[in-house]
Amino acid sequence: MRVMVAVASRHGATREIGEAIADVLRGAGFDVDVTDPDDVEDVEPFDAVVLGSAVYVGRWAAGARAFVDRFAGRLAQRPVWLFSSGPVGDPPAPMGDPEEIGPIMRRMGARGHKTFAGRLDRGGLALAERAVVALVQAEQGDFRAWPDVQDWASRIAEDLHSEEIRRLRHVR
Ligand SMILES: Cc1cc2nc3c(=O)[nH]c(=O)nc-3n(C[C@H](O)[C@H](O)[C@H](O)COP(=O)(O)O)c2cc1C
Repeated sequence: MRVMVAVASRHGATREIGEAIADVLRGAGFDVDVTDPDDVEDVEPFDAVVLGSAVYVGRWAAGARAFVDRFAGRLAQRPVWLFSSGPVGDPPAPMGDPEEIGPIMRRMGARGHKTFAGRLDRGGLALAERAVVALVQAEQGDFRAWPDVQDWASRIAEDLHSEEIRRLRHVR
C-alpha cells in the first residue's frame, strides 16, 4: 500500500511530526511519501492519506485547506487521517481542536483527527509572529510528545493492515 503524508508547516516542527509518522508507517511495511500539500498534483497513486497542518491564530495553513478543497471528493473513498500541531507550553495550550476541523473531517470522510503539541522558537519567527506570541504570552520551547505521535501512527498502521486484509478477501 502506498501512503501520502502531506504536511503544511511554516517553521518545520509539524513537518518533523509528519516524518515521524512516516517512519512508523514505513516500519510497518508501507510505501510512504512525505510532501508539502502545495506540491501535490494527484492523489490517485495513493491508497491512503495522512494530512497535517500547523495551527496559526486558530486556523490550519492555507496550503492544507487548499488541499482539502482540491481533493476532498477524490479522497472520500480512501482512508484519510488528519492531524494538527500547535499547542505550546506545559501543559500545552490551547489544546482544543481548531474550529474548522469538524467540517474538514466531514468533507474528507476522515477516520480520525489528532492535535499534537508543537514547538515555538522565537528566534526563527518573523516580526509579526513575534508580536502575536508576545501578546498571548506563549511559552517558548519544544513540546512535541514523540511517544504520542508514534502511538497514533501505530494505530493508523494497524487500521491499514486490516484494510489490506479486507481488500485481499474481496479480491478472492
Ligand atoms: C504567530 C503564531 C500564532 C500561533 N497560533 C497558534 C494557535 O492559534 N493555536 C495553536 O495551537 N498554536 C499556535 N501557534 C503555535 C504553532 O502552531 C507551533 O509553534 C507549531 O509547532 C508551529 O509549527 P511549524 O513549525 O510546522 O510551523 C502559533 C505560533 C505563532 C508563531
